[in-house]
Amino acid sequence: MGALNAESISKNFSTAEARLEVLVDISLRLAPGESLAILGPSGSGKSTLLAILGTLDRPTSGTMKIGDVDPFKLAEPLLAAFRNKQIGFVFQDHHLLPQCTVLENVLVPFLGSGSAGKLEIDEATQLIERVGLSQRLLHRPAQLSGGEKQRVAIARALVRKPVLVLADEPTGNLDGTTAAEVARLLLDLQLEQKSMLVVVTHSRPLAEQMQRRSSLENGRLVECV
Ligand SMILES: Nc1ncnc2c1ncn2[C@@H]1O[C@H](COP(=O)(O)OP(=O)(O)OP(=O)(O)O)[C@@H](O)[C@H]1O
Repeated sequence: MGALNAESISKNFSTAEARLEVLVDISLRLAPGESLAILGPSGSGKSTLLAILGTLDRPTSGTMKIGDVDPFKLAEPLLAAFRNKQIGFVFQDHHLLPQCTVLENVLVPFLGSGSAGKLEIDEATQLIERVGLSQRLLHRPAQLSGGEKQRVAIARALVRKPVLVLADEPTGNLDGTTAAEVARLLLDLQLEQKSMLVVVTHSRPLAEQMQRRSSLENGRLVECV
């Protein structure tokens, strides 16, 4: 199981008018089993940082390793395969496929590496049971509540036991009680799988549930004490 090691990550966006320095010299280390909340005002670069950690965007400068792998040195097809296996994403909006059942949605990460066989279906089914939706295997997203949809999204993110789980406001659309339950589930599963979890959020209660908290301020990541 690998750690996350990001060194001196900077990200600039150049527009016609200006060069925007969104992330400045950010270094971040996470060990397997660790969880980190990233707080910060709107526009401070939280989603930009999450996109880089998720290998969906590249830093302007700096290096990153996930385990022994420098993902930015991989050619695009290998990078896509690496991301699909090793990184799980949970978004504020569940991003489930509306025409697919709960089981089919949770099987999606396996499809990039060929078809899902009995082993994969068994794993997905077990995880769906673990998130409390064993009676809902063949239901479609429209038949589920907001909290249930997020549970499916969490099962989909974790089904291949990724080393890194990235969540952008995963409870942002949920009421307080449901948000706390979904956050607990995400943390419990992350600990069981000993993956690393980075959660971007404006929610103090959610951030308090993580082991560590940092804040993005003027492009720099400041550890909260
Ligand atoms: N592709 C892009 N081109 C130019 N500027 C961008 C681009 N993507 C993001 N930005 C700018 O970078 C800054 C940080 O954006 P980002 O979405 O990372 O902030 P955030 O902290 O996630 O905000 P929020 O909490 O509102 O979601 C913003 O000023 C945004 O306008």
